[in-house]
Amino acid sequence: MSVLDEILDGVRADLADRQAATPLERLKEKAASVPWPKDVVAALRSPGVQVIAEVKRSSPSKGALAAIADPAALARDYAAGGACMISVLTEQRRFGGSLDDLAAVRAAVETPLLRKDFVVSSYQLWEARVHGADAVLLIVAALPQEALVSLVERAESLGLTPLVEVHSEEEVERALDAGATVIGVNARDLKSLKVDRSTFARLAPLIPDDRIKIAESGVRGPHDLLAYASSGADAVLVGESLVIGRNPRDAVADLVTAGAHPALRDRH
Ligand SMILES: O=C(O)c1ccccc1NCC(=O)[C@H](O)[C@H](O)COP(=O)(O)O
Repeated sequence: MSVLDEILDGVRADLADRQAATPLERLKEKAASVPWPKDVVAALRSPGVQVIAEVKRSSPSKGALAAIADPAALARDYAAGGACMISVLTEQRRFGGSLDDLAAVRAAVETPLLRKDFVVSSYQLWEARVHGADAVLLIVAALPQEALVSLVERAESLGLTPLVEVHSEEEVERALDAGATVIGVNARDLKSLKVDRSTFARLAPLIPDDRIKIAESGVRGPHDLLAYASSGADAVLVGESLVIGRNPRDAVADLVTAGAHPALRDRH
C-alpha cells in the first residue's frame, strides 16, 4: 500500500467520525453565516512570484518538524512577512493539523487561506467554508476523474478556489480536463516521498499560460524560488523551511523580496 493510500484510509475514517458527529445539513447552516471566500485568483495574479506559506507541524517524509503551539501567531508572522496566501494543513494523523488550526488562523489574519488536506468528499469542502478557507487543495492522484471534476465544480460553487495538484504529465491533462484554473505541481513524489525540483520545469510547459502555476515543495530559500520562477512559476508553496527556521516572518519576507524582483514583475 502506498503512503498516499495509507493517508487516504485514515482521512476516510476520520471523515466518517466527523460526519457522524455533524450532519451535512448542520454544516450548511453554519456556512450561511460565514463571509464569502476571498478572491484567491486575483491574489495569485499579483505582480511577481507570490509566496504561499504553510502551517506544517509534521509530515510523512520528515516526521515532527515544529510544535507550532500557536498556529495563529505563526500565521500573523507569515502575513507580516508578505505571504499572499497561508496554507493550513488540516490532516491530523500524519501532519498533526486540524480544522481548529484553520479556524484559529482565520480569526487571526485577513490573508487568503488554503485548506491543505486530502479531500475526497464534498463534505470536506463545506468544512473548509465553515472554518474560513478561501481555497482547497484537490490532489489528482487521490481522486478518480469523475470525483475530481465534481469537486472542482462544487468547490467553485461554494466560492472556494480549487488548487489542483499534479505530479505527472497525465495528471496535468486530467487537471486541465477538470477545468482547473490554479494548478500546483508538487515536486514531492507521493510514492517515494523524495523531492525532485525538476518536476516543475518538466510539467510547467504543459500548463497553458492563462492558468496559475504553483511550484509546491522543496523551497529552501530565495534561490529555489528564483529557479522555480525561471521555469514559469507564478507562486511557490513553502512549508518545512519556514517552520524549522528561527524567524518565519523574515524567512517569508526574504522569499517575497526575491519574488518581487523587477525581472519577475508583469508575468501574468
Ligand atoms: O510533506 C510530506 O512529507 C508529504 C507527504 C505525502 C503527501 C504530502 C506531503 N506534503 C504536503 C505538501 O505538499 C507540502 O507540505 C508542501 O508542498 C510544502 O512542501 P515543503 O516546503 O517541502 O515542506
